[in-house]
Amino acid sequence: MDTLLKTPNKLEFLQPIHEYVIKASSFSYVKPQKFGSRKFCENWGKRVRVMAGSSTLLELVPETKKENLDFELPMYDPSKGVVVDLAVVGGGPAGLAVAQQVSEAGLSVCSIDRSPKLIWPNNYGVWVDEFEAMDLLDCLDATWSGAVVYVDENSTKDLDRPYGRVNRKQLKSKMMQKCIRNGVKFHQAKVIKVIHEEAKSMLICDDGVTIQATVVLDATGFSRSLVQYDKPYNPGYQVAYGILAEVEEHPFDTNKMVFMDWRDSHLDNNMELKERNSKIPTFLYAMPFSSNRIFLEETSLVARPGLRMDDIQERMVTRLDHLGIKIKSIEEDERCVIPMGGPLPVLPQRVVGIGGTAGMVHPSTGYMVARTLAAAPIVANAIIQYLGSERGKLGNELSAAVWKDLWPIERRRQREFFCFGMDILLKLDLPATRRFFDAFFDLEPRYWHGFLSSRLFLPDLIFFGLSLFSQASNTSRIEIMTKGTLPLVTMINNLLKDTE
Ligand SMILES: CC(C)=CCC/C(C)=C/C=C/C(C)=C/C=C/C(C)=C/C=C/C=C(C)/C=C/C=C(C)/C=C/C=C(\C)CCC=C(C)C
Repeated sequence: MDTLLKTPNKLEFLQPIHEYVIKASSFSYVKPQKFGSRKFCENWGKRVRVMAGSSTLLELVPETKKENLDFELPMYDPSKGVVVDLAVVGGGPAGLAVAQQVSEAGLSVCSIDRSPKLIWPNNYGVWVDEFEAMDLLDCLDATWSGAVVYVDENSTKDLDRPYGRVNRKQLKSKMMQKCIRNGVKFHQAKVIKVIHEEAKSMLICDDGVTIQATVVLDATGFSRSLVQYDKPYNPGYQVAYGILAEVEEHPFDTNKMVFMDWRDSHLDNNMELKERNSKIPTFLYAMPFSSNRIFLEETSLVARPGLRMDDIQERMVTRLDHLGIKIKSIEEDERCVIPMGGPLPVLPQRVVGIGGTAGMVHPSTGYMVARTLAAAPIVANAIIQYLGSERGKLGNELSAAVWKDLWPIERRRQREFFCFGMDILLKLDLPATRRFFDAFFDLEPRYWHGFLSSRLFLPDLIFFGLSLFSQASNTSRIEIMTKGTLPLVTMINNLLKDTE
């Protein structure tokens, strides 16, 4: 481990994974890359410190394994100089889903990614109904009939909504196979520049190859390679550290996943840590696969700036110790930093976007996979329709039409409300967070399901807000009013400005 600590590895921006997940390999030197210029997260420029007490657990973390799909990929042939209908930059779920659907309609597609065969390495959870609606149940490798929220030591909420873990190998294989069958060509490189002409664009790759395309889709996640932003970037950050571990035992019911565990009695003997947790709380998220195999993730829901990874790890080690969870071995670990909220990209613009690059992370929860996969047909159908011979649009006109379909006014208003929610969450300490979620999970299922799955739009969101307010305790109402007044005014102003 000593060697590992002394040898800083490179931060891996694995946009294809989840598009909005940044995963660093164990004990890496987390160097701000593109985000650094935007003051991404100051703490991330420091070496991840292994603190006393956590070293035993962290010593079990294996070297990062990279698993590739065993596919023969049809590669793009630059010598032919053809102009493809669509070039998709980034091979995450969003990019592949659009590539698959556009190619299904007979259009030519080139998917450009630095590691096209790499299996997305993060653990993604989704509500089962979200994947069922997209006919993707076969891409879940574990499901729980419900979930539980520990509000504090004395109170829990049972959530009667099945939850599942995405089988990322299966999901990627399924999409890749369809892409291959539909004739998608792959190019393994990084796009460094795009030059636009009236009816086509040229993508210049770092291997010297130029790919010409009628439409360019940026699906590069948080690296936001091609899509332009014109407003200051000021998101909140969800930060999490997770391990998939074999344990001697754990105290959780294997029929339920642990959605949020806000208990803090594990910190009773460490007042400094308790104080820190009280100001900016973290919770445990856990997927118990069996009595001795479990995924455990200590998570900061949202903070600005984001919490330090070593702080999160320290809280996790203390918690697991308190829960009597003894780790026998760790299969994999993950570090996630997810920017939440912040401005939308310039709308419209020539390059089309989807996923993290297009502002599609849920600003109040950090979730995105299900929402992005559900949006892929909207982008794909728009491209198919507007490129189609009858309605033939090209260049800026075509891109503007696709952006309009991706971010119609109702979705922009919905996102504004979610950002309002995030602004409140940013201001809540642990006791206030507990009171807030106590009320949130007492809402009628259609409200909290709809809110978390981006299914509520503005009129319903107003009823949702009022309902949450009426459900909340008096203390929580005062907190919502005091912490929420300014964000509410900001939201109303933004809604009034955005009328088109
Ligand atoms: C990605 C990966 C791989 C990883 C990551 C990590 C993790 C594990 C994560 C997890 C996460 C989670 C679990 C999350 C969750 C979340 C949630 C639940 C959230 C929720 C939220 C909510 C909210 C924000 C709400 C809001 C509300 C409001 C704002 C309201 C208000 C009201 C008022 C003011 C009253 C009046 C009325 C009106 C306005 C109408």
